[in-house]
Amino acid sequence: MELTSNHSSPVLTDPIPVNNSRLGIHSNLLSYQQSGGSLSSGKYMTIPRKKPGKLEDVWSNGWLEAMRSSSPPRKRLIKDKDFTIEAAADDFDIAYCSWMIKYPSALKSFDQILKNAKNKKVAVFLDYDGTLSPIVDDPDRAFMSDSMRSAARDVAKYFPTAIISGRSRDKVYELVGLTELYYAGSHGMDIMGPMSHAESGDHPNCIRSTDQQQGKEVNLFQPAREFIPMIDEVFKTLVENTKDIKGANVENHKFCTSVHYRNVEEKNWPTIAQRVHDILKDYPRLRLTHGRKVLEIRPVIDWNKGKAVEFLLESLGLSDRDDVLAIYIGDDKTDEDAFKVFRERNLGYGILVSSVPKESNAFFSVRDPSEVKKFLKALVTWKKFEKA
Ligand SMILES: O=P(O)(O)OC[C@H]1O[C@H](O[C@H]2O[C@H](CO)[C@@H](O)[C@H](O)[C@H]2O)[C@H](O)[C@@H](O)[C@@H]1O
Repeated sequence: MELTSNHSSPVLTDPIPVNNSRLGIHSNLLSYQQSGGSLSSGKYMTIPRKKPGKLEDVWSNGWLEAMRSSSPPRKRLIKDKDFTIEAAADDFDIAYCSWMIKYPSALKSFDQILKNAKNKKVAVFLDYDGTLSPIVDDPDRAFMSDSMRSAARDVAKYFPTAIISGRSRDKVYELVGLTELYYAGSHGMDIMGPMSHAESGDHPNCIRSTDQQQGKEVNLFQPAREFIPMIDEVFKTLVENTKDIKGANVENHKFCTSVHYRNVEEKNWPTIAQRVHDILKDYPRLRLTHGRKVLEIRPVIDWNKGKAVEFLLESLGLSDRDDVLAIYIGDDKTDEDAFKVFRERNLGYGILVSSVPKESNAFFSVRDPSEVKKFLKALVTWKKFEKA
């Protein structure tokens, strides 16, 4: 990719641009700032090897509880002092059905969605893992099926469509392989969007760039560029400090890094949590979020998937319009940031992918990626029919 930057320092250091205040970015990026941290601390490339903290740290800060509740099992367990049994499928189904009163099936509510989409421009935002591809043990093998790819391609033919993933943008593009879509990687901290519409393109954190694969001019928005060396350093430290924990897997997403514990024996979860906790103590400008059996370390900037959706809508010229209905489909805690923005700004519909009941800011639900595919196909069929 060829980069032609019109701004030398894309994040944190520039004055607040008056004409970009609508997006609520740039100045707001600082709002998570904590004291004591400095990007120019000169500590890059050292691997802190400190005395480990006490395990009580990760108990008291709630990390372990969050780790245990992430990606809950399909079946509920009933515990007694003498035995543990799986709840009957019927019980589970009753719980799921009553949960669906609050989060109705997007497939069953399709007519209602269409009614509100009539005469509106529809934009589609999709998460990757757990939404377009099923959750699997090895993150490198989370492939989407050909039929899902073709459904996503068809959707992108009729509606502006973007994938917003926690993975690096390059990685998610490699997995999806469709040039028809826009991509936001690293939980929205690395957006490749369209050049076209005004304000977002002039933003100081935007770099005009030529996408070699698609051969077109694009806008590259990377609000956490200055954190790249820090993330790389933390990634290396995490790899080093978790290499003796069987099953631990660390991924570098350029603007954030992930520590997977899906394949780590549960008795070692406190150890992995404590190691991550100890490293983070040295980086007050990084914070931790929880995903599905994954600890995610990211900059403290005020940027997330919700802000990424707002940015993309603005770039597409679809912001603050009554004739636009956006749809966001995702399965994870990080997708809740987008669902929340959808609710607060009345942007359209958030659809949660979940086969177990869980609290969400989404409006609707689907059970799994196969239902996501049905929903995408239904959207395309509706549009084709409407056009005919
Ligand atoms: O925002 P997403 O596209 O949903 O990415 C979130 C994380 O997804 C990946 O991890 C998850 O999926 C893996 C493959 O199914 C699974 O093994 C893991 O347990 C899940 O957490 C990805 O590897 C992470 O880096 C992303 O942050």
